[in-house]
Amino acid sequence: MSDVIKGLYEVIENRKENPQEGSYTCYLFEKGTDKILKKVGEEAAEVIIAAKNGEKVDTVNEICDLTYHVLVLMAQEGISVEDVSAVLEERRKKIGNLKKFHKTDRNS
Ligand SMILES: N=c1c2ncn([C@@H]3O[C@H](COP(=O)(O)OP(=O)(O)OP(=O)(O)O)[C@@H](O)[C@H]3O)c2ncn1[C@@H]1O[C@H](COP(=O)(O)O)[C@@H](O)[C@H]1O
Repeated sequence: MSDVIKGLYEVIENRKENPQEGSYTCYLFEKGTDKILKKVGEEAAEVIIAAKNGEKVDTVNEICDLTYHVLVLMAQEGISVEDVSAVLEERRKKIGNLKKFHKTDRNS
């Protein structure tokens, strides 16, 4: 999954640097941050509705729409995939260790 996300982010960054006619990504960059934020909000709401309806295929599709729009937001804000991965990895280690600690604590 991370390779797909990295690849998509690279396409998005490329669209930012090399505007192309008919590109939806370029259209979002042209409109600016408020438009991108609005789309992130809309897509998040659509994920909630699809999941609430228990529609797995629809939910997966909405998660893809949300992921794409979050990646556009990241590119707009100068946040790389590596910036996010580093924080997630840090949390995985920290929270993993914390859980180990609590388990030992409970058992002692
Ligand atoms: N993953 C996506 C992706 N997901 C969703 N969308 C677009 O997001 C839009 C969301 O639909 P909506 O109905 O909510 O919005 P809309 O009515 O089309 O437009 P708005 O005025 O509401 O913004 C659709 O136009 C989708 O095509 C995407 N557009 C592009 N990509 C990826 O980005 C790459 C580059 O795309 P272009 O920039 O279009 O060349 C593509 O190859 C894809 O890999």
